[in-house]
Amino acid sequence: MGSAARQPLFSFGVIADVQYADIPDGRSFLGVPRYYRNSILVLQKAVETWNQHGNLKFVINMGDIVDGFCPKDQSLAATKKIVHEFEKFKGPVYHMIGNHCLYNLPREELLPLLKIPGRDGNAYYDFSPTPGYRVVVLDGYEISAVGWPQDHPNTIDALRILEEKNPNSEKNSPAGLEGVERRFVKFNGAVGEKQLQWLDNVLQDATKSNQKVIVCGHVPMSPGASSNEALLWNFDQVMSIIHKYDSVKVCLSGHDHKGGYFVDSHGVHHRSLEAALECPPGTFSFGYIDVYENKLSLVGIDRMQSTHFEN
Ligand SMILES: Nc1ccn([C@@H]2O[C@H](COP(=O)(O)OP(=O)(O)OC[C@H](O)CO)[C@@H](O)[C@H]2O)c(=O)n1
Repeated sequence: MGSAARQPLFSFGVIADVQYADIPDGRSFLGVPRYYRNSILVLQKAVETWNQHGNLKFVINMGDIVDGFCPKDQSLAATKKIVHEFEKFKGPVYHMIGNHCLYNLPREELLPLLKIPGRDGNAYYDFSPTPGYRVVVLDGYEISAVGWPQDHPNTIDALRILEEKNPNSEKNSPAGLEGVERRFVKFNGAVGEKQLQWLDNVLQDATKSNQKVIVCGHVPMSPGASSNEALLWNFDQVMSIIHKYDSVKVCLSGHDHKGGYFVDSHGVHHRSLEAALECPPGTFSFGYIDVYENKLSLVGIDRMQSTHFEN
């Protein structure tokens, strides 16, 4: 193979779960250290590295830019501060909504702040960075007990699902649930019916146009690449749509901070990315993905594991 053939078709930057807050270091519910102030330094290093690379078509942030512990009177300023850091990247930046975004601000404020290009107020969207590729961004909190007004039909649906599937009075707790049933906790959510139909249409169109597809969402869609507690409630419905087509090559997510990788029975690669928030000072977690004709390659920096997705 000549050196020209080894050039990627395009490359793009990735980062997940910055979860910035101007508060002292803490720990997750399970005791994993979280470095709320340091995470902005991880993002700054990422933007500097992406700009130095000089040939990244875009950057995609997997959600949760500000942590739920951010004092509520600082939510707006903290979100703007992180968005501003992302905007130092010399190219387009695509965001998606995570549960921690929704703990801080309502959707009607988040969508314009994050410049989410969904139609009709939706937080799901797709774009084509190059003719042969389509990137799909899902909103895994469309059906969610956080982020909508209490009387919104999506809140009511989410509360009904939680009531049915999770017997705990604290709905963030998976205690007593077994296996993948542990995903029915309040910090996860689901893709709604209309969004499922939209996904099906996008994949049908991509297939007709001979495009390969990268699906992104904050919440992981494969138990092989994630803790059971961090899975999308209806990952099975989403995956049965994805598996109808041969076009989806990789599913990328955040949310499950330790990271994970799995190739499913249909050959779709699932990669949940290691969180920026959990980087001790002086360490980093971000990367970029080189997209080739027949493979994608995640070049991970420091705590983000490099991964080769061969098709
Ligand atoms: N076993 C658990 C885990 C969490 N909680 C409570 O749920 C809220 C959200 O948890 P948090 O860890 O902050 O959510 P992240 O989005 O950062 O991470 C996702 C998962 O940890 C993935 O595994 C918070 O109030 C926790 O205290 C809980 O009650 N029980």
